[in-house]
Amino acid sequence: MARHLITSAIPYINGIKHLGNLVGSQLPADLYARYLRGRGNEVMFLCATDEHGTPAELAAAKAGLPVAEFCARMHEVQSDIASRFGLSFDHFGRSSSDRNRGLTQHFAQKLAENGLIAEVEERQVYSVDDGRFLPDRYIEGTCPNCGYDKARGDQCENCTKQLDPTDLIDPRSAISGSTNLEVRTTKHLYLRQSVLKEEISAWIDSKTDWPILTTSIARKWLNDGDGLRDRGITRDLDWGVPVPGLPGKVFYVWFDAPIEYIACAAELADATGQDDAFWRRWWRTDEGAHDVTYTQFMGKDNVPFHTLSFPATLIGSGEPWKMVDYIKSFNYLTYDGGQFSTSQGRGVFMDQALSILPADYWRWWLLSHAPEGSDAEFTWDNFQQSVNKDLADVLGNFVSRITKFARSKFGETVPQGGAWTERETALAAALTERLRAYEDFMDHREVRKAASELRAIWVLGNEYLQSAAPWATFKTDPQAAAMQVRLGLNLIRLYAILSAPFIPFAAQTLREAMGADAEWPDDVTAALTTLSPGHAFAVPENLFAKITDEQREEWQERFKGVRD
Ligand SMILES: Nc1ncnc2c1ncn2[C@@H]1O[C@H](COP(=O)(O)OP(=O)(O)OP(=O)(O)O)[C@@H](O)[C@H]1O
Ligand SMILES: [Zn+2]
Repeated sequence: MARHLITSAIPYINGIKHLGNLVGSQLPADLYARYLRGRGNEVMFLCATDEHGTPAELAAAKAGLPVAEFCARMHEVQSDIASRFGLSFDHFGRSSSDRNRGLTQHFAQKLAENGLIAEVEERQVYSVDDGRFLPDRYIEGTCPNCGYDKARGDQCENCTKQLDPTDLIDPRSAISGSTNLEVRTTKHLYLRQSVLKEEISAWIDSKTDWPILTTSIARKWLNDGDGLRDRGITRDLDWGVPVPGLPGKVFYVWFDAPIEYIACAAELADATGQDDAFWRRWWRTDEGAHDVTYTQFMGKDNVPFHTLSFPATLIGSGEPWKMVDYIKSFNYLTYDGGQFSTSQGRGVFMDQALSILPADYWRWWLLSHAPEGSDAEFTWDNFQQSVNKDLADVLGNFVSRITKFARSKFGETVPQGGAWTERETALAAALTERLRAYEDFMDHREVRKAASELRAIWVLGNEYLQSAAPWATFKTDPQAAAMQVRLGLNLIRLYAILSAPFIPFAAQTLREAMGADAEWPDDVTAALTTLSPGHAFAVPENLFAKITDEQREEWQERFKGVRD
C-alpha cells in the first residue's frame, strides 16, 4: 500500500465555478484519488477555497456583505456543490483559516531569516477620498497601450497587457470612482526568487516524466527575458494574512494560496481532533512524508505559481517540506465557440449543470474529453452523442439486458449450471489486457486514454452478449444460458468497481444492485466468478436516460447568453 497526497488547484471564492474550472482541476484530481483508493492505497486528497485578494473584496461589496461573511457563505455553497458532484475531498479547507495564517507567516519568517525577503520602497496609487491604497483591480483607467478606458490596475482586459496601477491614464478608484488620487511611497516585501533560479531550474530539469505543458510553461518563465524575477508578495489591503511588522499590509493572495495545501491538512487534523503529527506525516519528509507521492492538478494558468513561486517558498524556507512529485496540468475547455468566464457569466456553471442532469453524465463527458493535449470544446451536440452512446447504449443497455433477462428466466438470484467455453475464456483474456492498459493509463494520470479503455471494457461486454445471445441459447441449452447470465452479472460487478472513479454514483447503484463488494480485480477470471450461484441481485432502475433532441435544443438556448 503506497501513500498518495493529491491536491487540486483551489477554486477562487468569487462565485460558483464553471465546467472548465471543474475539468481543469478538481475533477481529474478526484478521478485519481478514487482510483488510488480503489486499489487500496492510502490517500490524502485536499482542496480548499482561495479566499484572499481584491476580487473577493469586490465580489463581497457587490453582494453587500462584509468580505469575511461573503467568503463563509460562498465556501458553504462551493462545498455543497462539490459533494453533489461526488468530489471526494478528505478535507475542503479555507485559505482564510487560522492554520493558513500561521503557516503563511511562518514561511515568510523563514524566508526572511534566510535572506530571501527584500524590503522595497514602492510607488503606489493612494485614494485620498477612500483613505487607502488602490492595488490591482481597485483602480481603473485608460490603457496606455490600446486606449481601452476600463483597463484595471493589474491588466488591460482588452489588449491583455499586464499593467501597474501607475501606468494607467486618467486613473480612478474602482470603489468610489474618485479621481482624487496621488502616488505615495510605501514599503513592500519581495520574494527574492532570482537567488533560487539555479536550484529551481535543476529541480524542473529533474522532472523528466512531467507533461510538456507543465515543464514548457515553467521553462518559459524561468528563462524569459531576465529570467526568474523577484516578486512583490505584499499588498495594501485589510483582507488577507497580515504581514507582521508592516501594519495595514497583507500577503499577496498567490503567496498564501498554495500554502493552504499544507494548512488544509492541518485544518483536517483540527476538525477531527487529531494532533499535529497526523498532518505533518503527509507534509514533512523528516516526520513521515518521505514515502509520500504528491500529485498536483491544475489549469495551465496556475502552472507558473506551482512550478516556480511555491517551490521557491518551500525550498527557500530551508525546511524539509514535501515537494510535489508530479504536476498534471490542463489546457482549457472552451464553451460553444468561446471562453468560459466567471466574471462575464458565460458557459455552464456547476449548479446549473446539476439542475439539469445528474453528476455522472457531466463527469463522464468532461473526463473523457479532458483538455489534455490541447484545448477542448464543449458543445451540446457532442455532449448528447457521448452520453447517449457511451452511457446509455453501451453501459446502461448492457446492465438492463442482462439483469432483466436473468430475472425473467431464473429469478433474482445468480443462476446455477453450465461451464465456461472458449468464448468466455477469450473474453476474460481480452478484459485482462484492457484492464492492465486501463490501470497503466490511470497510474500515469492519462485521463482521456483511461476513459477510452474503460469504454472499450464496457464494449467487450456488449459484444459478448451479442455473440453469446443467452436469450437464444436458453431455448436449446438452458444450462449454457445460465452460465452466460452468471458471467454477465459478474461483469456488472466488475464494471461497478472499474467505473467508480469516473461515475461514482452509477457505480454505487450497480454495486448495491449486485450486492457486491468493491475489491479491485487483480485476476479477471477470479473476478468473473465472484458472485456465485444463489447470490441475490436486483434489477437497477434505468441507469442512464438518453438526452433527447428537444432537451439538447432547449439547453443550447438556455445557456447561450450570460448568467445574471
Ligand atoms: N476554461 C478552463 N478550462 C480548464 N481549466 C480552467 C479553465 N478556466 C480556469 N481553469 C482552472 O480552474 C482552476 C480554478 O480556477 P479559479 O477558481 O482560480 O478560476 P479562474 O482561473 O479565475 O477562472 P475564471 O476566471 O474563468 O473563473 C484553476 O486551476 C484554473 O487554471
Ligand atoms: Zn489595452
